[in-house]
Amino acid sequence: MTVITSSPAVPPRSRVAAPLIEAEGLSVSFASETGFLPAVRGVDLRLEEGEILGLVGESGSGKSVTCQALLGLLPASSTFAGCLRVAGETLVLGDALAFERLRGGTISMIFQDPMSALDPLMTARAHLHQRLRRHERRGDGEERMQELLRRAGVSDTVRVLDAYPHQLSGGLCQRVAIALALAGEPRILVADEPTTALDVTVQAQVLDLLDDLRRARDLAVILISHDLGVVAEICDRIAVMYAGQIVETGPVDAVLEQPAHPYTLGLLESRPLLNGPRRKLRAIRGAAPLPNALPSGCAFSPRCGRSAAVCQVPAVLQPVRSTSSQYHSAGHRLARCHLPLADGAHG
Ligand SMILES: Nc1ncnc2c1ncn2[C@@H]1O[C@H](COP(=O)(O)OP(=O)(O)OP(=O)(O)O)[C@@H](O)[C@H]1O
Repeated sequence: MTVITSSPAVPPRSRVAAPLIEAEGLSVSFASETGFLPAVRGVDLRLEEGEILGLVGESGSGKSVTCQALLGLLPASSTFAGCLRVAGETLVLGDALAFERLRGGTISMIFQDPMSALDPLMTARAHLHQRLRRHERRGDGEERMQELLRRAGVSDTVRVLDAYPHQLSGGLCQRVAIALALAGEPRILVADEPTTALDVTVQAQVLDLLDDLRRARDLAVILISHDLGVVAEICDRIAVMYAGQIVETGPVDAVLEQPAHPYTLGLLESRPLLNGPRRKLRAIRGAAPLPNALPSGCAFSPRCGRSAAVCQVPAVLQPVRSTSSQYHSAGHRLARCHLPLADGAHG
């Protein structure tokens, strides 16, 4: 587990271009024997060029399904709704051809387990050759393959090009997967738990690499992670998901240092720290509701120590007012809570 430290502030960019991703009211349900079960419920997301957005929340909160919707990778058993613009193009969520055009080129993805993303019977060279052929405009020469591997932080490119996945460490496999994801010169990278399967030192190298790529190439990244330390380290903004909804979002330092939603505070209190005073871990009581048993009011209220009568009514995302001078200008903060925590709630 990584310790939360305040990340060195990325200098504010002058953002004039439209966001690379604008999603409004994304909703996804899956067919079941008892009807359609909501997995993602009215998610709004915005991602700017060169920005890293951390998507966090407990297992089953809808992080992966949200990203599958952004990539047009939802399974046939799903129904969906919402508005989505990616790199200025308005997409109809069911338009498979439009997403096919965008994937790999404008938007690309890396996954938790690099081994499963690579074919055990193909060398890194064969993987890159195949991927580059798909993006014809770039050619598939040796130099281009080596350049992609170098960009992904591989130094002995010749050896790695000729290696099969089982001949590479987990970290190198993830770097090959990143080189593949970069082959189409994407503007957006969706990284679903990209470091969970790696040991801690390699984790840090892969995170540094993502950070370098966004700085050097203005790559925008959505980083799905269970690790708030990782998110604090490299993300600019955070979106906390619970039961298919975003419950809190804003600049990462402001949200993690002064959470407004009791769920965000609960996540912070349930994580161990490596430094700082010893303290008793406080797990959030109970479990997240299943999609077929969502509470009628605020989805978190059955687990929330602050729950009151007003919480029997669904809460909407609303601006968080901070009286702390440090966060006066911390950008747009929203929380979905009738009784948000006052300033000074520290994780
Ligand atoms: N193909 C599917 N068919 C039916 N239900 C699904 C499918 N994929 C996801 N779900 C359900 O959608 C909900 C959200 O799942 P999702 O994978 O997005 O959660 P998550 O936050 O990414 O969790 P984790 O951190 O464990 O990956 C869960 O209730 C899950 O069971």
